[in-house]
Amino acid sequence: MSNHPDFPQEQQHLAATIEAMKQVINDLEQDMDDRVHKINQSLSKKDEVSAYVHSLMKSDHAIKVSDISKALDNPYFGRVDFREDGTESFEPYYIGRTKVAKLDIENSKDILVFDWRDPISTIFYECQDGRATYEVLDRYTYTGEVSLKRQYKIEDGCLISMSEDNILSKLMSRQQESLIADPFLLERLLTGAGDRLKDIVTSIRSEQNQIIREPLNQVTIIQGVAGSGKTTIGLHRLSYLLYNEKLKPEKLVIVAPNKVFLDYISELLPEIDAQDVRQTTFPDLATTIMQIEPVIFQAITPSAELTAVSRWKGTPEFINIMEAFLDKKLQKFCEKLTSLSLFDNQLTITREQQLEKVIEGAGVPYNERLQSLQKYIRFRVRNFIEVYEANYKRGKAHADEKTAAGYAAEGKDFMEKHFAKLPFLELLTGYTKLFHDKQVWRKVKPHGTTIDVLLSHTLTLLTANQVERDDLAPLCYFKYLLDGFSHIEKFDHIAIDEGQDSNLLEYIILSRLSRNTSFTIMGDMSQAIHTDRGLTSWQQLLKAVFAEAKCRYYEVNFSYRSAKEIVELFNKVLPSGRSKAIPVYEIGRQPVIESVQSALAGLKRTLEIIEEYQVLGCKSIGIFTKGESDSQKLHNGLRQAAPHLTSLNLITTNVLSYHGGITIAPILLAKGLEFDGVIIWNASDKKFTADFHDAKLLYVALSRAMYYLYILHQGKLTPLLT
Ligand SMILES: Nc1ncnc2c1ncn2[C@@H]1O[C@H](COP(=O)(O)OP(=O)(O)OP(=O)(O)O)[C@@H](O)[C@H]1O
Repeated sequence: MSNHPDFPQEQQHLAATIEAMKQVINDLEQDMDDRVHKINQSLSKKDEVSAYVHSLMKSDHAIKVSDISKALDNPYFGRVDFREDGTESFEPYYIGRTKVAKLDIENSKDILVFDWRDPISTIFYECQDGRATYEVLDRYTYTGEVSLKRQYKIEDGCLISMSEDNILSKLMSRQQESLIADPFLLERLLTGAGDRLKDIVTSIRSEQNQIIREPLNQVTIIQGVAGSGKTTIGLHRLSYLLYNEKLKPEKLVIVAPNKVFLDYISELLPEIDAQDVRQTTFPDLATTIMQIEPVIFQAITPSAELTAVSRWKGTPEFINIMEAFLDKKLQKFCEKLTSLSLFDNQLTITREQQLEKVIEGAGVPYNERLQSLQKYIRFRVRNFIEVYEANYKRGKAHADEKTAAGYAAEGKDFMEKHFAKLPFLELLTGYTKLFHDKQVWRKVKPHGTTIDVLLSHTLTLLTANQVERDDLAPLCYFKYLLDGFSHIEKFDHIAIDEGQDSNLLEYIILSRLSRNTSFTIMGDMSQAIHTDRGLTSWQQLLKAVFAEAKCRYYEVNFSYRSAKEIVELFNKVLPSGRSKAIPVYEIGRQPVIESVQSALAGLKRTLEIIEEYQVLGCKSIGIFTKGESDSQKLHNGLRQAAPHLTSLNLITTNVLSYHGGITIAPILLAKGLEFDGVIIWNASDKKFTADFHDAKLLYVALSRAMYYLYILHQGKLTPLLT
């Protein structure tokens, strides 16, 4: 809107800000030079503390110089005019990606641009009906009036356009027919998927801002429909916490469903200063915890019984079995303990003394108890030998050189043999023994399978040196019971994406790794498509794992990803009672459902649609099949039929990175991703029955599309879409 009456004034302000920023950079560089001098001076006076402080300031300034230099092309994206209640006039606050402040700050005017994560920036995102509030340090609350909220498009230091947005918040809060009238957001939503997830700092909505700014030490759950920005919000929240809580990035971790997904979010993290946050999948984290890397067995099509086995392994009930097994083992060991007599009966270590070492302390890991007994015996034996040797050296009666050497040898020999008999347990051996011990399992009644199946299936795998994916969480817990988690540093904050797909035991492990029960959990119960793993409800998680914790639950229903026409279709697939997505923009083109006579005809049609999508300007295209083998076949077919298609990428369980372009994937692995155009390879009634699990799968597949969607079907169309 370059014809806005304030445009020239805003142009001037931008030019003045850029000049002022250059001055700030100069001042900072000058100060850095002075600091070098001061560091040398302090060192020459042996004042290391001052030298250290100057060097810290110098490094801090260097970061600021780099950040402000990067921001020169585009210093801010928004402005909000705010008058605190009880004060006279409105003050303009400019909001950008980086804070720009003069070297010496005397008042708020010395802050030229506020960082989007600063407390005051909340009024830019949340001014509802002209009123706004922000909090500083969770203690001071400022409330007042907002007279103006402006957004800018700035490129290469020039103001391109600006707009005022004040009706949107009201629209959103009423949750009514909500096609958004925010030109900046619309432009942002219509720019397409591209290769990776993008940052949204210029267009964070009010409801999203609240979630991002929730306090650190609590469990924040974000339940949201497909495309509602859960992942995006969760990652921006990490950036917010890093900035405001001054956390070390390596003390924050993102736990994501797979490596492709981690690659997909990788571009967003540096944009929001979160690139050094740890990123992992649960299996990788489990490897670190277990300190071993077992071979994971993957069943191609597991039977219902084996799926039930996997499911049971993720339940807290398994903890009772592991604890009972180790308690029993320790009890048996204690029962067998006898007094030890050594060195011609001159040293006796009584049964009671040994017992005390084994049983003292609550919650001490199993192996540590045996270690403490071992340490005690070693101490007593060595002590005896040392005293005997000292006596002999002082010429005391009965102590002679030969016996001293004999006792030393006897002590060494005794300890070697005795310690080898202590029942220490190594992780995998112990886990195998657990499955051999039928007695501890006798009361277990796993749903959908039997104990015999559970034990024999697991033991067959263990004998072949394999475990299944759902053994990882129990193995981690077993490690915790055997050796504790002292080898792992606790996290200050844990963010879990696709949280509905983690089981309770995985959450219990993660909670043991959290310093302060500080979690952000993003997920959608309607996208719980793993049959062998996952939660049945958030309440179940809160009750079983976080009953003692402070929790905050949010539900977000605006779908920012898909156009209205697509949202309306995927809303139909889920049974009533599930939250429906509310669209925020439309493009005027309906999804197409098309019958194809055969796989060959489907292949031909797919190629035509790819071409059509490319003409429409799609940068990313997703083609989804129900299972992995169909994806593989389709990939081969397309490669043979169209060797000219260079950017054709197949995602399978073993693929580690995301390449964009044209992606073929089984639905399970396409979760979390988005594409300008999507083709569903075969939505026939045979592939997708009316069953709830199939409905969720189809929901995930359809909701990957931003603008264009084709649904092909060979044979009759799935009842979910009729
Ligand atoms: N405030 C916003 N401004 C602009 N784009 C937004 C906003 N919020 C979300 N989006 C966009 O919406 C899309 C979906 O976001 P995201 O992938 O985070 O959703 P999700 O809820 O995790 O999706 P799903 O569960 O379906 O995988 C992304 O393209 C994201 O950039």
